[in-house]
Amino acid sequence: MSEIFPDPINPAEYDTQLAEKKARLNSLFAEFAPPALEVHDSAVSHYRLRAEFRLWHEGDRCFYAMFEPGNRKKAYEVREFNIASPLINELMHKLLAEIHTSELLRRRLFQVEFLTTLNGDALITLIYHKKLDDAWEGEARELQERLGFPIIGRSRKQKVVLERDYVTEVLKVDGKEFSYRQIEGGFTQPNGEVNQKMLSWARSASEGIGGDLVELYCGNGNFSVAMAEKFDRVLATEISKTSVNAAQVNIADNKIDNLIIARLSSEEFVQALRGERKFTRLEGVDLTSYDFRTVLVDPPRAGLDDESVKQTAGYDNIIYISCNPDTLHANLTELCKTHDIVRFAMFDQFPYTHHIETGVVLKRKATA
Ligand SMILES: C[S@@+](CC[C@H](N)C(=O)[O-])C[C@H]1O[C@@H](n2cnc3c(N)ncnc32)[C@H](O)[C@@H]1O
Repeated sequence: MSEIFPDPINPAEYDTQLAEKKARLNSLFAEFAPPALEVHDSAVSHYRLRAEFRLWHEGDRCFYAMFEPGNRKKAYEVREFNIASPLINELMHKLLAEIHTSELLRRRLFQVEFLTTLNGDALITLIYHKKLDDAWEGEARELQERLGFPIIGRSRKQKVVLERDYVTEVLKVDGKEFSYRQIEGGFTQPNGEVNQKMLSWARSASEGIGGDLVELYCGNGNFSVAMAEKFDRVLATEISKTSVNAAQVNIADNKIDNLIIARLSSEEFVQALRGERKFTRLEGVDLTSYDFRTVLVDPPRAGLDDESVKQTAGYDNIIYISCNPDTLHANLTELCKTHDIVRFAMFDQFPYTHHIETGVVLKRKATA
């Protein structure tokens, strides 16, 4: 018999945990003398827009499973997942009931992923240890019809897209709406409501600067799409092809005409900006014509590499979004030699975990 997965949510603890995160950031960054921390909280439940589960089989019965950290043998049964969106919870139940009625859909299914949006779109990915044939596709199409949301089947070297491989999110920021294609497997901010707060904050940090914005690690254009109207022109780069493809759709769908997004790693982009290398992926882009006054970086957990830190320090205004306070701290040790922190914010993207999303705005010191 499986044990039930303990509910990771305890709303009564939320405020205390938020205060602990706030204290941790204030203590870690005190040496940089930042201004007062702006705290952006999360909903206390149903805030996460994506979730993935192992599917555990016990005879003919199967269930969503999660594991104890470090122990892949002990599967807990997940019946409710209160950190995930209401739509994920609804689809979890419907899908499980459906696959119990179909041996073909259930057999060798080992993972299920849900991607949902604030505006009610969803995508379900079923991942198998078997080849997906026409018979599977027939039943999966009927299931898709009954669930009312697109299904993707995956297996080794196989990706069967029955309708589409993306969702379309609409984010509301400062009274405006921005549409975002989010492709299965591409990076997206997991907490949509908090993401809206981050975008609003980044827009407010851009007010009155003018000139052009350069962005590294732009994903599907999450920030650049919402910030483009605050600058004359924006040039952004990202390494993932999937995300860059989504970004091109997002530029078109939001009718933005001053934003270019190119597929380059941050290392390559730094070389291009310094004129050390030319890239066909930047053909037609005259880097010398830009008046970059602001840089926005939102790197992965590893933070900025040394060359990207040097490049970032070359701009008067820096907006740094970070999912890892420790690497942010290491990067600020360098950046604060030439810049002062003028805004300091915490976004609680990941309640009930120790993870903290931080935003910092830096301005070049008058003497630097
Ligand atoms: C934390 S995510 C931020 C994405 C985006 N700003 C957003 O809000 O959705 C970091 C992004 O950096 C990209 N990335 C990782 N390593 C990179 C590199 N070396 N050069 C450029 N982009 C990279 C990832 O693909 C991912 O999209």
